[in-house]
Amino acid sequence: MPLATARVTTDRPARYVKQLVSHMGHKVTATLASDGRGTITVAAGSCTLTPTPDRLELTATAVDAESLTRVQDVITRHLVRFATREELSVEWSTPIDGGDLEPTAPVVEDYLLSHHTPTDPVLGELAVATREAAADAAHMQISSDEGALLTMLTRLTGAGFAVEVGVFTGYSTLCIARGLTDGGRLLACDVSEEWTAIGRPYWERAGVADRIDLRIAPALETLRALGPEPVIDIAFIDADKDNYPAYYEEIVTRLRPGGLVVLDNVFLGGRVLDPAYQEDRYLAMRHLNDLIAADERVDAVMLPVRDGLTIARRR
Ligand SMILES: C[S@@+](CC[C@H](N)C(=O)[O-])C[C@H]1O[C@@H](n2cnc3c(N)ncnc32)[C@H](O)[C@@H]1O
Repeated sequence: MPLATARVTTDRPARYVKQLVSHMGHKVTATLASDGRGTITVAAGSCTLTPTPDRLELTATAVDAESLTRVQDVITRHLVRFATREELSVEWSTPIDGGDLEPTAPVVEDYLLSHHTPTDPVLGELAVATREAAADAAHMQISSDEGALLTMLTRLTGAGFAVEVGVFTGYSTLCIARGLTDGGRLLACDVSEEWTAIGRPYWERAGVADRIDLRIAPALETLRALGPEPVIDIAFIDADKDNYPAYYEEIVTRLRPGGLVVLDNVFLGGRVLDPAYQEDRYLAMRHLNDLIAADERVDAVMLPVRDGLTIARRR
């Protein structure tokens, strides 16, 4: 489904959303959420209107390019009409399909991959072993630049206790375990004996196996069995997407002040931007991305690393 976005500079964004929803609600479906966000659905498609402190952000989507133009036109016309005290400029982006988004061009990816500290041989061999043993699933493994970032973040936080949700064959596990302080522990959660067994020999060879406490069980059970105290220094979430909001909640309440929670795949291949994708995983990720951005317990930043990486630091 094509979608287009626009940023409208104004100091009255929330007011325009209310006006549009109220006016257009007489003829079409228009809703106002508790956070001030509006959604207007016309025959041709729909548009979400998000007020921010200094602008109004619009995302329009429709079944085809022609319908998208109609949605853009109707929203633009109404906005301009309601702006009696200022001249609004509504410039729409070129339409794209949410499923086709590429956060980084391949050439940039190659350049990034060749400019982090060289990966050590054990990690490289684990990547090869993963491709051989789990060819169809090997894409689940994080990339070497993400691995380097995880080790760095673990070191920067001086982490003595880390949590990982989604081990697979243990590449990210190894990267986090390496960054822990001496005597540090990593609680590593996964449901697969088979995949995690591939990683164990590499953890041994890297000399970090004694730091890793692997729990084969649904991660929510493992997290909920932790006490309520804020003991986590760093956590990495990279498992089943529908459960991301629940993982985030269980972890954020147990993060020590200054601790980090890192979430992978927050773009979901770009589909998280495209309201056409309505399956549970997209709804869960969209909801969580909005929630984290507004969560007063953390400071958060979303980075275009691979499939999108959010880092949230507990205040
Ligand atoms: C994307 S992979 C993790 C990749 C890993 N971080 C790496 O770098 O190789 C997702 C993992 O989550 C695990 N998983 C899926 N559902 C889970 C659940 N409910 N609890 C724990 N782990 C789960 C899968 O078994 C899979 O190994």
